[in-house]
Order: sequence, then C-alpha cells, then structure tokens
Amino acid sequence: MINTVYRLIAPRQIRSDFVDLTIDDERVIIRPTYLSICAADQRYYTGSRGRVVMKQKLPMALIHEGVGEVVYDPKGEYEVGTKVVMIPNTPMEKDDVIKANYLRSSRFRASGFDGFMQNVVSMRRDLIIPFTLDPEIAVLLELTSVGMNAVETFKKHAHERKHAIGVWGNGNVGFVTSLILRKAFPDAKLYVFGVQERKNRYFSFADETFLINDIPEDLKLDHAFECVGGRGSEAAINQIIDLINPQGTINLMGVSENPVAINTRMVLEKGLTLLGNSRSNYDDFKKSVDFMEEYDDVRDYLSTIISEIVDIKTTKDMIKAFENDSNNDFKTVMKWDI
Ligand SMILES: NC(=O)C1=CN([C@@H]2O[C@H](COP(=O)(O)OP(=O)(O)OC[C@H]3O[C@@H](n4cnc5c(N)ncnc54)[C@H](OP(=O)(O)O)[C@@H]3O)[C@@H](O)[C@H]2O)C=CC1
Ligand SMILES: O=C(CO)[C@H](O)[C@H](O)COP(=O)(O)O
Ligand SMILES: [Zn+2]
Repeated sequence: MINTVYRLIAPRQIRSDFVDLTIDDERVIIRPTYLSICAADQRYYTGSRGRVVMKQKLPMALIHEGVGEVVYDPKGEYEVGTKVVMIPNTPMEKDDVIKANYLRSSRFRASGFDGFMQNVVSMRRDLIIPFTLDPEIAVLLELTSVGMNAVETFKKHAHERKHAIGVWGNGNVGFVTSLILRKAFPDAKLYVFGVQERKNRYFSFADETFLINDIPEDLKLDHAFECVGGRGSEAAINQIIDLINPQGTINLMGVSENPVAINTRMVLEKGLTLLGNSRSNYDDFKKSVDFMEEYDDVRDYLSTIISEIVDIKTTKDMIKAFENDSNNDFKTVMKWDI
C-alpha cells in the first residue's frame, strides 16, 4: 500500500512524498486525527537548528504530538475506529535500568525519522495506547507525558521538604508541569515565574505567579523547574540558583541550541542537584492518559492552552498552521482532515 508523507524539505517548505507503508503483524495502521506543534518542530520549520543539523535530518515529516484512530490491525486486537495516542519515542533495545527515552539507541519521531504528518502512520503495537478522551484535548498527551517524566524523576531524587516549588516559564511545558505538580503535591506552595503577565493569568491553579523582574525579596523555594529553553534558559537557571534553598533540585526541561553559562560556584555552595529531563516513555504516556481521564479540572485547564485549531486539507494549510503558531501564546493544533 502507498502512503503520503508530508516532509519538510527546507525551512518553510513541505512536500508530499509517496512511500511504501510497512504492514506486518507487529504494526497497527493509524489515521492521525489531531496533531499539535511543539517548539522542536518550529525550530526545524524555521531552520533555526542551523545548516548542519538541517542537512542531516531533512527531508523529514514533522510532529511528535499526535492522536489518531485505528484503520487496520492485522491481528484484530484493536477494533477499527479505536482512538489511540501514538508514542514518538521508539526503543530499539530493552534495558531494565535506563529509561527508554534516555537510551542513546532509541529513535524519536520528527527528530531522527519521520513524524506523524502522514496520511496514515504504521505504528509498532507496543507504541500505541487506547483512550476514551476527547481527541481535541488528548492531543496534549505527549506534552503531558514530558511533564510526567520530569515529575516522576523529581519524586525519586528530591529531598522530602517540598513546601515551595517554583516553575520558571509560563508557556506550554511550564503549564502542564505545574498542573501535574499541583495534583501530585496539593499542600506545596506552587509559584510560577514568567515574563508577561498576560500568560501568567492562565495559571489560576498556582498559589502565586510572578514576573521575573518583580519577585519579593524574601521569596524562597525548596525546588524548581526550568521550562524556558532557548535564549531565556540562562537567565532563568541563574535566577533559580539565586532563589533556591540549599540542597534543592533544579529540574531542567528547556531545550537550548547553545551551551548555557550557569553559576556553578553557587551550585556547589548550596549543594544543588541539577536533573536533566527529556521526552517520555510508555509508562509516562500511560500515567498521562490516566491523569487526564481521572480529573475533569485537568481537562478543563488543558483546554485553555489550545490557542488555535487549524483544519488541514492541503500542504498550504500545514504552512498556515506553522506560521500562525509563531504568533500564538500556547498550542497550535492541526485537525488532520487530509
Ligand atoms: N524536555 C523535554 O522533553 C521538552 C522540552 N521542550 C522545550 O521546553 C522549552 C519550552 O517549551 P514551550 O513551553 O513549548 O515554549 P514556550 O515558548 O511556550 O514557553 C517558554 C516560556 O518561557 C517564558 N520565558 C522566557 N524567558 C523567561 C525567563 N527568563 N524566566 C521565566 N520565563 C521565561 C516565555 O515567555 P514569553 O513568551 O513571554 O517570551 C514563554 O512563556 C523549549 O525549549 C522546548 O523545546 C518542549 C517539549 C519537551
Ligand atoms: O519536544 C521534545 C519532546 O517532546 C524534545 O524537546 C524534542 O524531542 C527535542 O528534539 P530535537 O533534539 O529534535 O530538537
Ligand atoms: Zn515536544
């Protein structure tokens, strides 16, 4: 069977390619229904990854956040029409100690190989999870799973005093991570730090929000999450180092193109732990499905960060979605009608 894959071939240029679809018993064929754009996709779309990386990775279909419906299961395990979330991290080996999202051998959709911008996607059956949620919200499962991965790591490594937790970055990653922290640590004070008041207002479930240039002098934190990335990472991490209490954890989530200069002298003096967090595995997705299915308010809050839904029927619509996304405060979702 021939499939159509919508690949980025150069910054801001998407081409339809016809490719053979892999069909075997270990795969299930999924028709994407909703896809959402991540900052990582935007970096490829705009070419901000730089010429060398772009040359290595393109042509490549973007998007690693997506849900869809089963159109064909050779084993008959899933009924046609079953709603599933697709897991972009693709393990190539089993390891009992190291999580699959950290194994160097794992492959990741829309980073190492084609993402979900395809007519149908041939998914390994161990990389789909059925759900009953509204797919318009469920499209945020990958984003949620990334927050879940970080919060699970935090639970494992942080000391038990969790009176005050700070989240730097009032965007998508900051939002879902804060929401997960709110439910996991209902008694902790949850503080969110951002640059624009307009975006801080979305975080109504936090105890308080602050602008980074207007933080009370006596404010202290036991632990913090950095969800900024890019050029803002450096200022955010150094501000956290200044404000955090000794032996706290700094949970890093933002992706930066360039090395970040941080105040290691104070990391040493305060005995801080810096924890790296990237992507997510099957268990993080499963926990995210349960999390969204369990809490009505979580679904309501998540719906507030969908800035725009773009109906996709042509490659022109795909370009429109990516262009609009750069002006949207939060998520741009593509309703995949192609
Ligand atoms: N670790 C992982 O697995 C994942 C990492 N990421 C990465 O996380 C980062 C954030 O992604 P996302 O939330 O989608 O991006 P957003 O742009 O939505 O969020 C970043 C937010 O940080 C704010 N900000 C900028 N500078 C500072 C500062 N110094 N202190 C506090 N806040 C600041 C920005 O404000 P303003 O808009 O006003 O400038 C913005 O609201 C990106 O680098 C992304 O690639 C994304 C997904 C998964
Ligand atoms: O968004 C992410 C996961 O949800 C990661 O930031 C993304 O995987 C980074 O990929 P790349 O190395 O291709 O920028
Ligand atoms: Zn992402």
